[in-house]
Amino acid sequence: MKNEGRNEGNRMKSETNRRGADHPGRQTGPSRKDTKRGGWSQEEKPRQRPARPATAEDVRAGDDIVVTVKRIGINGEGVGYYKRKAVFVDGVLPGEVVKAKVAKVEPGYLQAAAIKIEKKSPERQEPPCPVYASCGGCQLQHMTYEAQLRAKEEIVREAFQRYAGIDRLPLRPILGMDDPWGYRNKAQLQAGRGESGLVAGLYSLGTRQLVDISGCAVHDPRLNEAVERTKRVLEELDLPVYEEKKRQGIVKTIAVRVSRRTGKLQLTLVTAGDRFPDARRFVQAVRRELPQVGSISHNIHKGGSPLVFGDKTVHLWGEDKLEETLGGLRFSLSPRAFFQLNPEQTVKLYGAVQEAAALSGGELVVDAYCGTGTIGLWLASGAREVRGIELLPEAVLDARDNARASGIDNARFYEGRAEELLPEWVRQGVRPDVVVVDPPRTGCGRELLDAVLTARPQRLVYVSCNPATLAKDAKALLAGGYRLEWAQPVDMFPQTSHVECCVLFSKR
Ligand SMILES: C[S@@+](CC[C@H](N)C(=O)[O-])C[C@H]1O[C@@H](n2cnc3c(N)ncnc32)[C@H](O)[C@@H]1O
Repeated sequence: MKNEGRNEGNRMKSETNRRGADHPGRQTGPSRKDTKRGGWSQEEKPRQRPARPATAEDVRAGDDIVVTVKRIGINGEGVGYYKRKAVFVDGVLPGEVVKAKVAKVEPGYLQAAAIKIEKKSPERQEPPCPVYASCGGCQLQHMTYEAQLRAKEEIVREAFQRYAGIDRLPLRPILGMDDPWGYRNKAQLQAGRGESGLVAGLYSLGTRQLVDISGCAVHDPRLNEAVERTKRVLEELDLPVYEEKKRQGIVKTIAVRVSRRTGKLQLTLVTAGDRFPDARRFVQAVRRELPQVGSISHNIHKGGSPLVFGDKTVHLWGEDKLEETLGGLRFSLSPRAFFQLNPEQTVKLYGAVQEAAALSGGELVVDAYCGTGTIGLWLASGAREVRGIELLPEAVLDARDNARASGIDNARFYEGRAEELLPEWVRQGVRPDVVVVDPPRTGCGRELLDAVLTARPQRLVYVSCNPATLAKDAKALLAGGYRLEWAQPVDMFPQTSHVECCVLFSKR
């Protein structure tokens, strides 16, 4: 899961709110009666509707339909068909027969809320998390883990079929976790006021309702403890949370990252403006409450952008970076810099990248969207030269430090937009042998794909957290003379509908 800049209120950037029906019986759309509060007048009284619409075209919002769920969609919703029209229903599983109320009628699909599950899947389980239904961070806790893994393979297959026209994707079995809980090394929680005091949590999808997730089961437990203690400090100092409606207050987000190597914590308090009157007392109190804290920063996020961090970070106390290791390499991480959230699975993902790159020692490798240089450095010992491209200035500095710390001298990191810098290099005659791309959820820019097609590297290794944009980009690469050799899904985010993939394209 990517895009560290995303608003963690919608933790994995689910495109739509389809969580409304996690509880069968909860209705997402207004019924016909609701839309006409005063009742129907004689003239406008609607025709008596049949109990079940006879064709898909007859369906209206408020109708009840029965759907057999075929698969899990990209946002974790169940997908079935009513008279051949796709129906999306939240909180239901493949194989289930569901009575659902239609909430939305669109030309290509229906959205419906489950009322009753008439036939239950044996893969249904009680979601372990008490706030699963309202939080929005996870989408698949109601499925057994084995079923989640199968569903994710299916999501990838479906995306390639739909967006790239590939019916027989060479898909490898997904790499899952032995223990799919407590894996996240970073918590980014919005601060708000609840009835019982300060709340740190996520916005329930599609709403401005903050759900406290202090005991989140996918967080490393040390993060939950750190967030609780930070909340205590904020209460003690009476630091007001930022209220968007009134444009008042200070604290927007609590962000904590934990190093698996040292156990140290990197705490960043995101505030709405430059003003942070109690910064010194905050530092003192945090150090008292959280002996494991290694670094404390203050990030300033003005305006209403959905990104978690603003452009300016002020280092308040301790080390300015968090030290981490991955597969024997050392990494220093600035508060805003992207670092994979699930280190155990990252090692498997990078293993797949390494296999795909198939380096023999003489290659020039471009690592586009390189973050703190992790993939490029992972590959550097097998290559002649690595060139990384990254947008975020401090991540580029981190990448350079990381190369130094790991004794790697054949990797250079450049600040810029991959879709501008790679085409420029290609115009200058640079011809990489292997290009690795690991873009945000939006996928690669067209200019970058065109530059790849001009430079024609032997292999393109595409790492992606969004099968839809991956498949769309794959279509352009296939049309441009590349062959898709294999796709390796990796479950970086158990309990959510997100799936990471490493795909190897080779020059035809
Ligand atoms: C998904 S992360 C991948 C980072 C790295 N490969 C890793 O595994 O940790 C995507 C990275 O692309 C960067 N980024 C976003 N848009 C970019 C662009 N247009 N050009 C270059 N880098 C970009 C982000 O800052 C982020 O560090």
